[in-house]
Amino acid sequence: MQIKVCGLREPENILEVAPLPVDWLGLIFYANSPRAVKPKLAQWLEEQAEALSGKKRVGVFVNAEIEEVLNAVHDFQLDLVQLHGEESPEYCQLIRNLMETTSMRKAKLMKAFQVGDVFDFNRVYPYAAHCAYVLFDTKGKHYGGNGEQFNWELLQQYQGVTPFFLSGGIGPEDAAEVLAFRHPQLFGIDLNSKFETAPGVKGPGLLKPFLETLKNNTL
Ligand SMILES: O=C(O)c1ccccc1NCC(=O)[C@H](O)[C@H](O)COP(=O)(O)O
Repeated sequence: MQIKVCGLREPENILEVAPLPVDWLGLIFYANSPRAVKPKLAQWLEEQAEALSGKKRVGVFVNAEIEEVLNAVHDFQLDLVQLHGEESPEYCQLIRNLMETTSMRKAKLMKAFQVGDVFDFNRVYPYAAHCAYVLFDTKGKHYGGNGEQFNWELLQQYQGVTPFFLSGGIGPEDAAEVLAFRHPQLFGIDLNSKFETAPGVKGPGLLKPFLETLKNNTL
């Protein structure tokens, strides 16, 4: 199972999280988030290439201008662009075409969906042609980072072919619940605010036992 830790912001904290069995490091490019990265982090990341090797980088955007996304992909050497607002399939298609037809750095796309008490999974399928992954998060007051779970059983209605990350309020006490969850397209989980000791700062002491339990119980 793939593990994404989202909302990393502080250099020292990134160096604490990177040695853990985490596959994806999430950086937030949304100014209204308490987890938003600062532009100067790009230079620091470049200097840490060795320490961070093997870790894929995800950039999280909310209804951003396409130019902003493309610049961040280049500057922060992103592998995946997570679109967490109301971005349309056409928006995704445009970004993908730009990446494929020019010499700019190529990143895959992931569309995030906010799931409430009910959810129409037909909304997801038009993105399949452009997005490598989808992410199911909880509908809440904020675009993301609400720290609340939705009813994961709703995902049994998802019949798409695009693999997904399970997200939204997963916390240190939820390893057993994650392990019990089954879906043919489950690709990974996304961890964020419940593993924080301060906004944008993840606690290695919270992550380690959780990741250990997952590792020891995953086939
Ligand atoms: O985390 C944020 O502050 C955030 C703000 C705006 C858009 C997206 C954001 N986070 C994106 C993520 O992928 C989070 O991990 C996801 O929303 C789950 O967060 P949480 O409920 O805190 O586990």
